[in-house]
Amino acid sequence: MSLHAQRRGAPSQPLILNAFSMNSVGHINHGLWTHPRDTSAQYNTLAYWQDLARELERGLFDGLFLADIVGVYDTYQQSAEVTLRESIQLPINDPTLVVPAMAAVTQHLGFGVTVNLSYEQPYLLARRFSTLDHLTQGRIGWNVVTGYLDSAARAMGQVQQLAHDARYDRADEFMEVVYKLWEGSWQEGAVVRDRQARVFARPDLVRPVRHHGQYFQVEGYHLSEPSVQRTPILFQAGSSGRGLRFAARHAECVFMSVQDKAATAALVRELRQEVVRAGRRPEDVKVLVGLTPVVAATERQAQEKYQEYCRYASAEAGLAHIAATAGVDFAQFQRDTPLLAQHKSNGIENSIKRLANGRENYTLGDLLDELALGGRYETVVGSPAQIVDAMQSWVDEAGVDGFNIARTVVPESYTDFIDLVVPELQNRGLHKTAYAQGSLRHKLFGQGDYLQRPHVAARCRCSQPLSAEAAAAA
Ligand SMILES: Cc1cc2nc3c(=O)[nH]c(=O)nc-3n(C[C@H](O)[C@H](O)[C@H](O)COP(=O)(O)O)c2cc1C
Repeated sequence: MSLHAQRRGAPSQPLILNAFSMNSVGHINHGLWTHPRDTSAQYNTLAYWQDLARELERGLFDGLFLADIVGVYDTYQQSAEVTLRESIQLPINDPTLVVPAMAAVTQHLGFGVTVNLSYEQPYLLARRFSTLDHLTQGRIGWNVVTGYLDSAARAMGQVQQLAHDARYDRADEFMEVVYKLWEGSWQEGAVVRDRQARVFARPDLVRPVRHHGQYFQVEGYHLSEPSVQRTPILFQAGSSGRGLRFAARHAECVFMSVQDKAATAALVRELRQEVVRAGRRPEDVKVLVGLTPVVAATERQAQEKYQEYCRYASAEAGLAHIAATAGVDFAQFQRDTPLLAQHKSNGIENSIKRLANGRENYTLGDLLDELALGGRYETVVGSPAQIVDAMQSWVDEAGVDGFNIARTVVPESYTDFIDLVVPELQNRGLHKTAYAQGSLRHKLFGQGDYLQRPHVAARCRCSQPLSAEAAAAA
């Protein structure tokens, strides 16, 4: 029986629940920063992030998933004008830097932070994540992305990005290097902190990494001592064929963005097949989808709230965002222009196909109508029971393991979710009633703090001490 079929017939088990946000004013549902109760313009203060983290922990969220973007959305009207006016993920601050502030006021909440590795060096990024894992005591995750904006490449001194699949080839090698650093440089027991013997770390248990590959040359010790999880829990969000192969090799949680449950189910099946091909078990990877709930005590009140939110939303900003992800300037089209005939770009493969979702005559007008709330993650409007019914149907029909809950009006959309939806989820056995102990990885998978074999990272862990000669030579 497939895992999906097993899940369908299985008794309820807790879902993975992340809040989905970004270190910026606008994220997915654009325009809502103009709502009088929205506080997202305070994204550049510690209080904003600390209040959010406390609130999410009150709702027993597994984590806060922070998206990020390097580069700007300048495809629409071939300029950044709408992006700047509407604050479409610009300005944007570094997502890793707000994590320690949130960790300081919480005990259990995890943090999935997006870092685009195309403009990073593995040696330094490995240290940054180790530092975050230390400071959060094992609550850090990395959403590994390769980027899709030429504006980022130009800002980093390149003419354009690497081609789509080459970005993933470089990313594969990047991961190999960071695994060697996190898992292979400092052996278990290397840090003894023995004041009497004047030994902080045993030289025979620490070794430099030597990597000579196509994209990276690295010789050196990992700068950080081993942290709780060593390798942060790995998220990934690419969905092309090459992206799925990358996810199957590395990811522990995959974030998908497909509107339709049947299409998601097919993608989940494809991913799990790739996971098996990569020598792992299908259940080694959890799948998350984005969802935008608008909830109130009754369906009628929820509809009123939705209508009120829509008055502040910006469909044009949503379109400018999608234009950059798809690599197509939608401003050149009329409402009745069919979108499927547009050229394949070097951005996110298949994105227009995903928008069309099987509709041959899908037009720009259709897309604009779907952007009523400024964004395109499935919007569910209703009472707590209706929201949970919708979530349950994603689990049953698409075989997903959890959700990234997108924000609308901040923080009230999270507060509403926690006050109204969380109790309903708990009543149905779909949400925990207390946090488990341990690292983020242990909380999500229940198999300890470290990545386990057959994951490729676990194979980089070393167990043999260096010989005296090798230690001296190192
Ligand atoms: C649901 C979802 C979320 C994503 N979030 C980010 C993000 O925060 N930052 C980013 O640079 N790319 C993000 N991406 C882009 C992917 O990581 C990837 O670079 C892009 O989808 C191109 O790869 P693909 O053709 O394999 O899909 C996201 C993609 C999806 C589907």
